[in-house]
Amino acid sequence: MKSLERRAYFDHLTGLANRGHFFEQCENTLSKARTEKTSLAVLMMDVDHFKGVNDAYGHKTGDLVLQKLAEMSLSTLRKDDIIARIGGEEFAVLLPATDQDEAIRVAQRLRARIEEGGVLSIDGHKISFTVSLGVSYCKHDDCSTVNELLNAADDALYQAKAAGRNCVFSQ
Ligand SMILES: Nc1nc2c(ncn2[C@@H]2O[C@H](COP(=O)(O)OP(=O)(O)OP(=O)(O)O)[C@@H](O)[C@H]2O)c(=O)[nH]1
Repeated sequence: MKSLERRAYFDHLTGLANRGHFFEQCENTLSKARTEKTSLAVLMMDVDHFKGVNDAYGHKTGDLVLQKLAEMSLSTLRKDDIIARIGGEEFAVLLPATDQDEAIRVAQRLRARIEEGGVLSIDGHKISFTVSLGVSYCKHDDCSTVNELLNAADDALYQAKAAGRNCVFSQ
């Protein structure tokens, strides 16, 4: 793939899919879910108190946190799951053919893995980070739009933040 083409689909910092590419994948997966009568789920994941990391250690260190988070998430997810960086410190995961219980399990696994391994050692400082996650889910016959699915995951993420962070909420 040419570099211009890569930039159109992938986030330059983490190498994950970018927002546009993620939406496209969600649309395709939603159509497929309708045809094949399967369900799908979306996770929204956001770094907790990330502004504090930037303020205390600088933007470059914040970038290293995002890169480490991307690597850890990729190695925790299943091969058909699609993870994207959709905003500054916000990530989204598309889970094709996944029901609600399984989606919550995947989100809990991600949260626990990051709580356990989300540590960077920089200039003698140990920097730990955690994430909050929101889960939304729909069956082939009750999915309206991708936006609705993502908004529901966002609402659940908001609840996870309000509940104290480093946790998973489902819509
Ligand atoms: N290093 C770095 N920081 C970024 C990037 N994009 C956004 N940010 C920072 O991410 C931070 C987001 O802060 P907030 O939205 O206040 O959220 P938070 O501190 O993570 O708090 P909660 O989400 O409520 O737990 C801001 O400081 C942004 O400057 C980026 O690409 N690199």
